[in-house]
Amino acid sequence: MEAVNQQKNAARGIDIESMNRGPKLNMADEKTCIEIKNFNLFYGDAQALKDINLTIPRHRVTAFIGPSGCGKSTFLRCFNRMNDLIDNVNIQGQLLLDGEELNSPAVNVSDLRRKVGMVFQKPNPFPKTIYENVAYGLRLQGVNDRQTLDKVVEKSLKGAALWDEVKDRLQSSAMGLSGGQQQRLVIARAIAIEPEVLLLDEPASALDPLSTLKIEELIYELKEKYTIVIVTHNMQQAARVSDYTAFMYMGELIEFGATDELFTNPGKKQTEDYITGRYG
Ligand SMILES: Nc1ncnc2c1ncn2[C@@H]1O[C@H](COP(=O)(O)OP(=O)(O)OP(=O)(O)O)[C@@H](O)[C@H]1O
Repeated sequence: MEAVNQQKNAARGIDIESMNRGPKLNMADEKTCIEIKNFNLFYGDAQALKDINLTIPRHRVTAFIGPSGCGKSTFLRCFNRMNDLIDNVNIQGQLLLDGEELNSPAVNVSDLRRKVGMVFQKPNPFPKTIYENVAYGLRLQGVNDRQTLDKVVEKSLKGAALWDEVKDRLQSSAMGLSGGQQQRLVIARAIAIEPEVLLLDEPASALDPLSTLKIEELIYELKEKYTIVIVTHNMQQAARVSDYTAFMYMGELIEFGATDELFTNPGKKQTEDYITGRYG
């Protein structure tokens, strides 16, 4: 079965060898960042997430994959309560961040979104300078000391692998950057306020192959400091960047496991059918 899947994956351009990036991962050895228990979400009468139980490990990259409409983005948006902005959403169950229910009325949503940053498919820099884009979150917190801001801007741009490309034009408009640079700028803006978790919703799908590669390399580096959850349509990307993968189908979590294992030896037929391209 494993050999057959490897052949099928090779045919789809998923290079299993390149996924063997270190010792085998095991959830039993991981520290928990987010715990999801018996979680359901409804848009009006339509149920978009069905009884999901999942643990997102700390300082790892977890990918959500599955066919269009299966609930990946809906699920991701739960982790910083972006669904609060949508009318008619009802939820049941538990979502614990560091052991605390993140939907509790006691939680300040702005604080939560500082802790759990989000990057979207389409780069969305503000129409400001490169410098002010990165300084934005700190300024919101009332930090205006130039030296502090300079330090954070440099550190964040370095962290987002953009510093060398923009260090001589920090006062230029962010709108003049390429799409790939804008996306790394948005990541720099997100990490400037030192979140704990970074949510990435198809962060590279609007980018060219070279920019995509840079974002993928960046994701791999960022997990040293952050817990990363990424939604992607691109299975090669999930295979390349993630440590763990959750396969979703029609609102259900079908299978979750170490990425290498899930791609080489899926436990469920639905997962196998999806990763070998039989649907989706
Ligand atoms: N704001 C909304 N109001 C009502 N239904 C919605 C809303 N957003 C998403 N849905 C529905 O919820 C289900 C899950 O959608 P979601 O966008 O989370 O899926 P997805 O897996 O991220 O899809 P894609 O890969 O196409 O982005 C779909 O049936 C979708 O139509």
